[in-house]
Amino acid sequence: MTDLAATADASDDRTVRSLVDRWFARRPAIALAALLPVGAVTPLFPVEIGVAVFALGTLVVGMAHGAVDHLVPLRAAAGGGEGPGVSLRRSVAAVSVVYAVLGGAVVVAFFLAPVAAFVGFVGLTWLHWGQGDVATLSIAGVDHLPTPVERTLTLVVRGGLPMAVPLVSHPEEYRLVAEWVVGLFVADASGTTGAPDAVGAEATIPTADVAAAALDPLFAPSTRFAVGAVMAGATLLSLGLGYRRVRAGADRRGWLRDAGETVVLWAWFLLAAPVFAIGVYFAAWHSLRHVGRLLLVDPDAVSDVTDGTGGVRAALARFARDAAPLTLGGFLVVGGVALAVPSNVGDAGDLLAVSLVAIAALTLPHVVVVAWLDGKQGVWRPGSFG
Ligand SMILES: CC1=C(/C=C/C(C)=C/C=C/C(C)=C/C=O)C(C)(C)CCC1
Ligand SMILES: [Fe+2]
Repeated sequence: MTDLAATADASDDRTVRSLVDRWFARRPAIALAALLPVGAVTPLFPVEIGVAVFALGTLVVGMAHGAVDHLVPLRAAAGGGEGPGVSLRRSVAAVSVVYAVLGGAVVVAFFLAPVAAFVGFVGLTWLHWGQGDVATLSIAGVDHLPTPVERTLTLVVRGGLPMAVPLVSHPEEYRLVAEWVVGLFVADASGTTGAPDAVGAEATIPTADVAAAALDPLFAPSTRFAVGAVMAGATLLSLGLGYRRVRAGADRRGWLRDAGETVVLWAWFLLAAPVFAIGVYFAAWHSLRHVGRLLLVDPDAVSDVTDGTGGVRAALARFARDAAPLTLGGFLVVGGVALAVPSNVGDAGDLLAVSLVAIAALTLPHVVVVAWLDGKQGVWRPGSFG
């Protein structure tokens, strides 16, 4: 390739990245900021509203964002220009094995030790959602995070916002969800659900009681205070270090964007009711960003996006077609979990709990695929992004 062609290629690449960044990350972040007043009143609503929003978000984009994982090795290997290509068959086979083994292990873990599995799932989500935002900042080409240590700190902050801040701001609802999930796996002798309908209700069921008590340390004021302090400290450190980079010549706009997003997410998770807040975030933040990232490794989608009017819509339609079969597969996993758990699945809380366990089973293998993509794209390679 001539130098001129290479330069033109690089500038095309930057244009398409910036378009995708605008539609899948920056505009949704502005929309979330605009939604803050709505978020602020959600603690006044019944939790079922949050469950409905979570279910809708999962139905519309949440499940789909991982449903093209089987094509990721194929596309990333082809687009990366490094190493040998990967055939469709190998791509699908490798990802299916990873999903079957790791997803199965997660379900078994919930049966054997529901409290530990729940805590592990929150930790995994922390890692995964933080990993997702670091990848988005890399697509945006920010250059105030040149080292893996700074990126790790960003991961801790960004993943902790949805997972840790609600524990500090709205512990009752957080605990309710934890008990719903754990309660799925502790049926009482009559076979009805052992899950408490509200914190402390149905205290006559000993097994559910024991399970609920195991969650106590997580909600102790000292734990919540420590979690809040770690999150505040990590945020200040991360943004402070970034600012130092700006003083040393890094792009100020990239840092301002990072800081702005962090502030919006802090406000969102401090104010909004946890289930509602996480439902909106999962769909409109994490999933959309990941879909945008995947469009960039699909050459057909890239030419859709650069085609101008309706380009992003066409790329999304293409994504929806690719994702449709395994989105349905994901919902079958939800159904499978509902049938497998020992308790009856009767109300909105049980529906959320079953969905979360199914999502947990799908998330562990999804994280492996995304980590592979991160490696392939050099998201953690030292040096400036972009
Ligand atoms: C809803 C909810 C919770 C957990 C949500 C989780 C853990 C969701 C994970 C989703 C994933 C991993 C999606 C894939 O990318 C908490 C924090 C327990 C309590 C508050 C309400
Ligand atoms: Fe994801």
